[in-house]
Amino acid sequence: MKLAVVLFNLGGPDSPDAVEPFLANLFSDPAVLTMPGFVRKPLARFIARKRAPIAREIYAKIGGRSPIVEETLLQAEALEKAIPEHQTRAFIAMRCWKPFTHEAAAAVAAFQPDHIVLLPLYPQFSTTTTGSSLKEWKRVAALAGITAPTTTICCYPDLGGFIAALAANIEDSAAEPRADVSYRLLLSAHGLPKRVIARGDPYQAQVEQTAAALKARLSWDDVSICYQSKVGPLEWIGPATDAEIRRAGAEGKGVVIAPIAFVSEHSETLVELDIEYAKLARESGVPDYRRVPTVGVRAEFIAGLAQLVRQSIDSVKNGKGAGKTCPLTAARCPRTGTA
Ligand SMILES: C=CC1=C(C)c2cc3[nH]c(cc4nc(cc5[nH]c(cc1n2)c(C)c5CCC(=O)O)C(CCC(=O)O)=C4C)c(C)c3C=C
Ligand SMILES: [Fe+2]
Ligand SMILES: [Fe+2]
Repeated sequence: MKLAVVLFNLGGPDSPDAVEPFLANLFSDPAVLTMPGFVRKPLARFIARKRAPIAREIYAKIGGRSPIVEETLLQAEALEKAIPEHQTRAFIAMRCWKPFTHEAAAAVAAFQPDHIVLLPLYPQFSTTTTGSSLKEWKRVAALAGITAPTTTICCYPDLGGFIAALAANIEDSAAEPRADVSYRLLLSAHGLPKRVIARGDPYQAQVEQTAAALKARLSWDDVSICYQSKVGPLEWIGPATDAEIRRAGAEGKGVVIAPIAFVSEHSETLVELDIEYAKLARESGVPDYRRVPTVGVRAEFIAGLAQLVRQSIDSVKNGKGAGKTCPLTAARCPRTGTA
């Protein structure tokens, strides 16, 4: 059968000129700024204009643009190869920059698939990311006249292949430790405003599920979860990654830091973790700082995603639907048994 897998992510600016409109798209999303459109849209433009010079400086450190599309294209290609039993095509739908979700919908409509699987490249569900992308898909798929049977994967915080890929990357990064250093493993996830969690967003609980699955797999006693990438004046969930790096420095600990909510490289790994936090670690007295790569196209991760896609297709046949704790109550959940 002709299978379309739609991969969702945020996207990133493809040039310095794209930074401000990208940010305006991000902040005009009602899932990110929850207020009526007539206030949200001008406010989004204002925040974008204010943030743009800082963001342009961030992107200037990696050539003025985000590599997220190239990284996602590699994942799409790998996933197509991992599902050879169907005529599989993976499409990329970014929420805030090109290729936009409506462009993905047009391409999917032209492909005329027999089945569509919606697959967010966010392992943990948040209303601000997956929720927003799926809502946008629903809107643009209707406009594109898409009627093919569609199943949705909400999240996969403890998917075997994801955890195996992360654990292998952590073990690679921690190899050949310095004999005079005792190391702490920091599991760093993207943060969220506290009030988003208070509204019932399952993201933090799912980040904790990822961390628990990793801890169970690794033999590592000193492990902490922390949250990075705070923007704006609101109070965010913590502890903050920078505070955890300072604490490690004060305790003379080495740091192995693994991004656990991103599955590809972009500004928040290549700049925040590799440049800004590496500098902070040096200044804080951390004797050795090692950043674990994102799972990218690591074989275990791609195999895990392929398994999720197969389960999602099968859920139509065997009638297994959404569980009680699934954030997608209206959609079928592939995590039967656990979600
Ligand atoms: C209120 C603001 C933001 C929330 C909430 C938020 C949640 C969130 N974001 C990601 C993943 C990514 N974020 C990226 C960039 C980015 N995010 C925000 C703001 C919020 N994110 C900003 C302002 C930016 C732009 C960069 C900057 O100005 O610092 C990206 C893309 C990065 C890139 O391509 O270079 C990703 C991916 C998650 C997982 C998440 C909540 C769970
Ligand atoms: Fe973000
Ligand atoms: Fe679910």
